[in-house]
Amino acid sequence: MPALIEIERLTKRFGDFTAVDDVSFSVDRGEVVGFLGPNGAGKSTTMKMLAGFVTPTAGTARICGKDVVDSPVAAKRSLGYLPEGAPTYPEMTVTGFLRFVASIRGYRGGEADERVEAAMQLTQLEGVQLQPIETLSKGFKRRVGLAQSLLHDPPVLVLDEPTDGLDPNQKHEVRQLIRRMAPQKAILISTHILEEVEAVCSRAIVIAGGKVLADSTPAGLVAPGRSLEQVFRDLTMPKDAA
Ligand SMILES: Nc1ncnc2c1ncn2[C@@H]1O[C@H](COP(=O)(O)OP(=O)(O)OP(=O)(O)O)[C@@H](O)[C@H]1O
Repeated sequence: MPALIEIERLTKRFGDFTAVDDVSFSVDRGEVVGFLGPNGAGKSTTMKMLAGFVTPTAGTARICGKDVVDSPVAAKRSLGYLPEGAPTYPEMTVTGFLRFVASIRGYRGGEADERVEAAMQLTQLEGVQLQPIETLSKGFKRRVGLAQSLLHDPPVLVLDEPTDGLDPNQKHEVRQLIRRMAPQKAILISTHILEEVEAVCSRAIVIAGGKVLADSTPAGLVAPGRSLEQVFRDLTMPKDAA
């Protein structure tokens, strides 16, 4: 059985600049993989290639065995993607936006209603469902983004900084939600919060300058007597700056 996410030698160049450099890894069902790296490391670009928003310069990415370039619709069917920032269509209400997403995903009538309700319940959006997205706080906008990624209950989730902008209680809720969903899904989350990796991830991949520097369990990354933060700094800081 192939892994639900398979990335092989994935590369993205913007002109002369290589943002993602020969990256390979896979994520199996039941795994929550933390994608860690300093600003500009190439995390979002890798995730955008997985989600079909950026075309790779070289290499391949497959979601549930479907190549994201050759079979984009089939790959997207199995994928929930939370992009960085706020959802588009800011003038739509929360319900209006999620109904729109449900219709794009092919749901109609009562089934669409059920999907929207379930997604709002999972992300605790019921209280703001009739509010235009542009009037929501940053944390609530983030939860609308999360709701659209979960709506079709996909086997693969790619979440770009899912807890960014959330208050501590909401961070806790979202981490619990990720942990609850983990056994059924392959989940890749990018984060700058190292405690989040220790709290929810079964594996961590450290990337800097577009290259994978480490791929291990959080415990495996932490050398005796050194915190994950120290290990992260050792791996990602230029040697003359350390
Ligand atoms: N469309 C683009 N054109 C040119 N350069 C780009 C483009 N998109 C991303 N980059 C560059 O690629 C590099 C990797 O960016 P990316 O957004 O993937 O990093 P990141 O690891 O997600 O960073 P952050 O933690 O700050 O979100 C950066 O130097 C960025 O400026």
